[in-house]
Amino acid sequence: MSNMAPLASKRPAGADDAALPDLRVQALRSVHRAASELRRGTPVLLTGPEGALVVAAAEVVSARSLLELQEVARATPVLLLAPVRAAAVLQRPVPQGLGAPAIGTGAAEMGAVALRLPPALLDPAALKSLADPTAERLLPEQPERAAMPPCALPAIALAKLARLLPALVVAPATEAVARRLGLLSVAAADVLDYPVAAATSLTRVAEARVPLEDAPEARIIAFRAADGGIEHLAILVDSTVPEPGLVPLVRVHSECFTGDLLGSLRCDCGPQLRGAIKRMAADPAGGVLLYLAQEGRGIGLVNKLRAYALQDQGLDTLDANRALGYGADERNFWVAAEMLRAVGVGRVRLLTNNPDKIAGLTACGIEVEGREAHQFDANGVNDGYLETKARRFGHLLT
Ligand SMILES: Nc1nc2c(ncn2[C@@H]2O[C@H](COP(=O)(O)OP(=O)(O)OP(=O)(O)O)[C@@H](O)[C@H]2O)c(=O)[nH]1
Ligand SMILES: [Zn+2]
Repeated sequence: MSNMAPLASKRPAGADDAALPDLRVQALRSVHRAASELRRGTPVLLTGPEGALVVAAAEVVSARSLLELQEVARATPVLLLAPVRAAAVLQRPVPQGLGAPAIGTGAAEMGAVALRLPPALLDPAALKSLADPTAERLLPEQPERAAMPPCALPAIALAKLARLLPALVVAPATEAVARRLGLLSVAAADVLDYPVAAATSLTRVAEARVPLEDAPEARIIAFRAADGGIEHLAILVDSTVPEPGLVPLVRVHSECFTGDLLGSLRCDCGPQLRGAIKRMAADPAGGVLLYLAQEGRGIGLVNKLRAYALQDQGLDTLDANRALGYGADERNFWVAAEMLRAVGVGRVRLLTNNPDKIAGLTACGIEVEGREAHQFDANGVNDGYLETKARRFGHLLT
């Protein structure tokens, strides 16, 4: 499984689709299709060197799809969960290293645990309850651990790409039966390569002048990946960016429907978004705001709402993500780096308090010449959220 392959075959964003090797486009499409199938509750087949695994998402699988999955299965299905969710279901302490204060993403947050699924638990309502910490605990039987099947990590990764809870009913599968039933098949390696492969396939698809209240010269450029996923946007706050010899201000902003559009007080995204535009418009070097379709630090809006429900029960923003089975931060900064390169920006002054963004962009080949703090006062509701970002994500305070 090569995470490095997309780097070796990296190409500048902006080239046309025809320039992409067909195999890479096919891989992206098959992952995107598989994620859509999972969202519909349909089983899909994951293939890897250790064998094939039929998988269905626990939060949406129907009784009919479970029967289909069992027809393809060569053994009794098991439930795959992320370690923190598995610990909660098993009512055991969180595995070492996963509950401790820790920064950002990382290997400690990877992993999967398999649980036995006796007949009473192989049922849509019980599976939803096993998958979702915000759902009522409706378990006719206490689950126990089972042996790990092949392709467990790619299965969890595929559920995350589908923005579903990383909880899957899985079983080793017979490929011929899966083909006969018309189940979609996807290579495990393509799932693991997907985030970088999608980012490096970005193409500029539309561009327009959009005068903003705080930035009358702004232009918006839309980028689309070859998988057909949601577009990411680059907002050039000043039409002269990049001005030769000057290093522009750059803000990497992840979509926040609640904060950006509705003015939610739970976070600081709205003030950060508008504040960044204002600040860039006043800067002699201008600025680029990247608006990434990576809602909820990459877990999606639905899971962010679930995380908010858990925060109302006392968890902080980081532990709420983990309770759902996600990492603290699931974003991919390749997208940002590719868009910056496409608009001719290789060196930036980054508007952020988050050290992971600096490290992430640098690792993707962008020179971060300086960091400028981008902090707004707490509003009486988001105080705990801001405090957690400083204490547990290592956010810089000045
Ligand atoms: N999962 C989750 N995401 C959240 C929560 N609150 C806000 N977000 C998301 O966090 C993202 C905003 O993060 P950023 O503005 O990039 O902030 P940051 O990583 O703290 O870094 P800087 O603002 O650059 O210092 C958006 O996608 C929000 O939807 C939360 O409680 N849980
Ligand atoms: Zn927000």
